[in-house]
Amino acid sequence: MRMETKENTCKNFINNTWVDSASEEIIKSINPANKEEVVGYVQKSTAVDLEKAVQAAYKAKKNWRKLGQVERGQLLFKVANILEENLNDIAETMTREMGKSLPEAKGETARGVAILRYYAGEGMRKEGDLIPSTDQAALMFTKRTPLGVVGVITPWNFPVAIPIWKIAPALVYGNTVVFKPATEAAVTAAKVVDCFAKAGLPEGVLNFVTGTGSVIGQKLIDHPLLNAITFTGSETVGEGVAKSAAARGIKFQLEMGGKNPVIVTEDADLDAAVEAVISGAFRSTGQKCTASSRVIIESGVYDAFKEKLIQETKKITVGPGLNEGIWMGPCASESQFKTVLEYIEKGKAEGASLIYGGEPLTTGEYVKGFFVSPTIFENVTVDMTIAQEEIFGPVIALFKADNLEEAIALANNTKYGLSASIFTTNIANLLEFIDEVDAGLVRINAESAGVELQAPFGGMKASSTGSREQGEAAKEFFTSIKTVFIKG
Ligand SMILES: NC(=O)C1=CN([C@@H]2O[C@H](COP(=O)(O)OP(=O)(O)OC[C@H]3O[C@@H](n4cnc5c(N)ncnc54)[C@H](OP(=O)(O)O)[C@@H]3O)[C@@H](O)[C@H]2O)C=CC1
Ligand SMILES: O=C(O)CCC(=O)C(=O)O
Repeated sequence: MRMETKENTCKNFINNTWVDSASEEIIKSINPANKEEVVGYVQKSTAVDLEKAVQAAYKAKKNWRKLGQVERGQLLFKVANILEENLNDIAETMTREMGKSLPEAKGETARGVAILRYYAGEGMRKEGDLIPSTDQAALMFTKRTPLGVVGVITPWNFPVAIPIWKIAPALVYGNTVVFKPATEAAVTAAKVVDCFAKAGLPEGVLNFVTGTGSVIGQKLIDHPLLNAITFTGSETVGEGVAKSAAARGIKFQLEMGGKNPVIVTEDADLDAAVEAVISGAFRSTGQKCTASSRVIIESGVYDAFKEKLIQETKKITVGPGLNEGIWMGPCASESQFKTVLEYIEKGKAEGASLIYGGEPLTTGEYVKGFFVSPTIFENVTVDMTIAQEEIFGPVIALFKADNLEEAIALANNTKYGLSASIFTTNIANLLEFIDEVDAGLVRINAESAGVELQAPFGGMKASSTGSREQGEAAKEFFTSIKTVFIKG
């Protein structure tokens, strides 16, 4: 593939050409399961590179809009087919670059294919509505129109699905894109961009620039030719995106953290609840904004649930995600590994009881990687750091509640409101939960993570700002409405 050079450096993609950065600096992308293995090199691009990418997107926007939604959809079908043909290679690169197990990486890439097909299908759907006018001689309708140049900034935890669920709707609704991936997962992201490149998009429609968040990310957000920005990542960076976008009056969409609760009531199916908590908390090594991180259990079943949870957690196989039979890979990077260990230490220091795991795995097959065991705390109080801050690691806190009201109050006791789940067989309980919980994703007898692509995705409170992503909701963000009135 053209992005490979003798040094395995991924290039920028500007105006349909893979190009070198103006800088000669590169960043190593290493395998978090084996820090001695270099997966690829990522260019530390400069303001000059970014400028070329934005100018290319700006120049392309009129013709891309004029091409029409149907044609744009057809191009996305081609991208989907190319991604599907390259699924194994891309999934393997993802596992090597950010650590998630190969089956999960394959699942995510297949999800990318499905998202592309969903938005390709949008190409054939309506672009507006006919509205009755009070004037018998007039025709009044709405017409969706693209925003123009959209900036896409993505994190490393879903290096295929998140870029695609932002880029595909942006393109089908007629916008051109400048995409800045997370440096940690830029080699995988470049392979996704290559699928778009091979599908034959017109010049300048999708541009890809690697580099640091503080230079390329910030300059992209601040660029005067940008019409909108969609971002997923940390709250700190998200706040900066919001300020800059609001100051210039451009549209912005932020998906940030979560501290997602799971409530287990006395009448719940405990086996199903344990399975969902393990999957929701520990898959992808807990590195999902929808990961379960607080489990609130009614007192009557607390001990039984805890015992089952520990028993099942013991069965988790930790190791390099490419190895057969591995269920949980390493943390995605050394800094993420250190952060998780710091949170575990804080939990202990603030008085929570560590009842399972809590250690870095540093011997034998783990010696070269950033592995940590799945970790469970109990006796956690709401004022503790591990009860309030997003850890983004395989760590859960157990809480006891006397009744559903107390459980929901505990669930709502954070600044976040992304996903929340309940395990119950009682209809009154689940109806109460749906109404009272502060969360954008409300899950009944299902894990907190693993959303469906055709439904709106996003949270309340500090988790999200702007309109929802995915499904039909994406249209709200990526288009603007013209109300047309024609008098005969
Ligand atoms: N909601 C979610 O899905 C995610 C949440 N997080 C949370 O954030 C924490 C830190 O993760 P991290 O990867 O550092 O997240 P960041 O928010 O730093 O990174 C997300 C994206 O923003 C870019 N970026 C960084 N700084 C700026 C800036 N000043 N202006 C514009 N873009 C910028 C990054 O680039 P670069 O990679 O080059 O730094 C990356 O592409 C995690 O521990 C987790 O709690 C992280 C990832 C996803
Ligand atoms: O739960 C999911 O599948 C999506 C999670 C997500 O979007 C994220 O962690 O950023």
